[in-house]
Amino acid sequence: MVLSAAGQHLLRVSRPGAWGQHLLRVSRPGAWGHHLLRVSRPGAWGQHLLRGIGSVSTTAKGFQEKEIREKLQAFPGGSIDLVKQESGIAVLTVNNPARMNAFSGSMMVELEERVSQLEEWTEGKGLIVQGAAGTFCSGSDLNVVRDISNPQDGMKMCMFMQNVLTRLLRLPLLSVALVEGSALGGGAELTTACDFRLMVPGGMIRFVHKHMGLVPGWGGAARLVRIVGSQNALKMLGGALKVDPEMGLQIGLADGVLEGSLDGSGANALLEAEQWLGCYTTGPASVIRAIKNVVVSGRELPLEVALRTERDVFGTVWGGPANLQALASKAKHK
Ligand SMILES: CCC(=O)SCCNC(=O)CCNC(=O)[C@H](O)C(C)(C)COP(=O)(O)OP(=O)(O)OC[C@H]1O[C@@H](n2cnc3c(N)ncnc32)[C@H](O)[C@@H]1OP(=O)(O)O
Repeated sequence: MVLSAAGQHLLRVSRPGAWGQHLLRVSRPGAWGHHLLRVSRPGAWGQHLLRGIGSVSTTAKGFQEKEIREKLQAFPGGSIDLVKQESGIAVLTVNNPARMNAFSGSMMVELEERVSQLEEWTEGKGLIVQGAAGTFCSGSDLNVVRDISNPQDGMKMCMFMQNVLTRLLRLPLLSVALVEGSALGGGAELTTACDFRLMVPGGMIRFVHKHMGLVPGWGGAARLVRIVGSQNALKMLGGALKVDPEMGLQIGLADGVLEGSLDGSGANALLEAEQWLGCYTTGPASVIRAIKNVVVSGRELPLEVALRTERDVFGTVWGGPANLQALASKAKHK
């Protein structure tokens, strides 16, 4: 795969240790300008991003990814279930209730497979990520964590999950994390890999990493800063704060609070989340997916590249069936 200059730049900074060097490099006067100039083929990176990134790390692909997968498969348990619905909204369920939906190694691999399936789902418009049996996800399975506590294995798992969650967030689907019960550690990180978070009363998002002698490694800190700002992120990580629905709304982590289960089955919360999401996914898939794509490029790419990508995406809907139908119906927007 040939990457544009911007793509190569992003991949380069994703190598452990390279970011520090990058910071030093861009801190020289004019270096950032050079970077912008190096982004000489903006369309290529934008297209690459919109096609769905295979990997955010140079070394998480190829035989090394195979090695990581094999390692993770050695820790079985639970499942990641995917239901694609006629409505264009899919439901992804983290399913390991005996361990409060903690991620076993095989579940990490399954998550990658489900994300691949969603990348191929061209009719899709929305995605709800939930936990089974009334709770969201308690992060990594601590039994796995203990068994791979050496730095090499930890780094491999971290790269694998960073890659998967980055691809999850970049899907051309409007995604919602439905937080019922607790989202702890990696579970909290998973909520930030969705576009929106809906919380049920009694629900909690908590980055407990500090209490585990860790920091987030699945990309959760980088995404959290973009969602709530660095001040709030510092408080959440530094204090391992319990973010309940009220605080979630206050700091912009939660996008809504649902009524929740009537019978403890989680069915009502899911219905409510589908209704909430339906407000944003009503319409043709081509348009909804284009909306997500322009927002992803605006969020992730340098302005010049994002503008070029926006033009490319615009070209996919201009004069398209939905556009022509709207023109023919002389739609008024009162
Ligand atoms: C990426 C970095 C990470 O994610 S590090 C992992 C961060 N997560 C944690 O440390 C969660 C630790 N667990 C807890 O704090 C509690 O179990 C929570 C989730 C609050 C639930 O408490 P409570 O309702 O009292 O249930 P419980 O403790 O009896 O748990 C039920 C069974 O589930 C298990 N469980 C829970 N979390 C995990 C986990 N992350 N990994 C493995 N097992 C987990 C508990 O051990 C318990 O199992 P058992 O019934 O004792 O066999």
